[in-house]
Amino acid sequence: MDFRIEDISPEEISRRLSVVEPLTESVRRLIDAVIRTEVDDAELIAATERIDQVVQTLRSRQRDGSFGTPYTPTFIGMPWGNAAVGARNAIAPPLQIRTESGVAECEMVLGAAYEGPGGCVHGGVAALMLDQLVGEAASTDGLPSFTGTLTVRYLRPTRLGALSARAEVTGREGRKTFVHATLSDDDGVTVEADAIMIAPKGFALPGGEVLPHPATAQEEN
Ligand SMILES: CCCCC/C=C\C/C=C\C/C=C\C/C=C\CCCC(=O)SCCNC(=O)CCNC(=O)[C@H](O)C(C)(C)COP(=O)(O)OP(=O)(O)OC[C@H]1O[C@@H](n2cnc3c(N)ncnc32)[C@H](O)[C@@H]1OP(=O)(O)O
Repeated sequence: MDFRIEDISPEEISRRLSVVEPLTESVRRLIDAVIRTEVDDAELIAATERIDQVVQTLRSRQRDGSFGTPYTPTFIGMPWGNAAVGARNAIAPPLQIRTESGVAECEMVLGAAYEGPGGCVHGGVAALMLDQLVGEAASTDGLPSFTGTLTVRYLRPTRLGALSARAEVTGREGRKTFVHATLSDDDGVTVEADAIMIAPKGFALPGGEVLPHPATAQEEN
């Protein structure tokens, strides 16, 4: 996994975001426009050429592989390629997640790019958003956790449009954190999920116990 450290200030993070977020929003508008446009074939072909030119420009200087999640030395994460919240990732639903101890919440407006059954949210997109939320809720108290098991129940179809989601820690047992999450529309919950999140070996538990680091865990086990 890519845990590179990048020594930049919060001001520099804000400056970089102020440049890339409008670009990502522009690409989101492009995705939506491509799905819903009714222009004729000649215009579609011309648009393809123009978009390919932009791609060529962006590719003139490009990193190898994915963006990864760089951290500042004070552990501010920059998961800007992340599929659910990445500031540079136009396929990410535009999630702005708020967290407090054991809780993660957000509101979102999902358009045509997130469709599964006609007019409704794709089940995989619902699971993606809830996976991110349970990860963030479980990690709020300084113990970053991976999703071990995510059980999703689709209670009724989720219409595209304005939605909200919430995840809350319901218990902790050693390295395991249990989280319950919901996705809701104006009429109530449409999808609910339960997750077992696992803190990788090598991180401190909220109580202060330090777990062996992944690099040495095998020798110690
Ligand atoms: C610069 C520092 C940066 C630090 C960052 C570190 C980590 C980053 C993590 C999170 C970042 C923070 C926020 C993230 C926000 C959103 C993320 C979205 C969530 C995701 O998108 S994340 C991707 C999908 N996720 C995976 O890619 C996991 C792949 N997998 C593994 O990496 C291992 O499989 C792992 C670690 C899960 C377990 O490995 P392990 O070796 O630690 O487990 P071990 O055998 O020791 O078991 C210990 C106890 O967990 C139980 N247990 C084990 N596995 C279980 C499972 N699957 N389900 C339920 N319970 C399970 C056992 O039954 C035992 O329980 P008991 O103690 O009671 O016996």
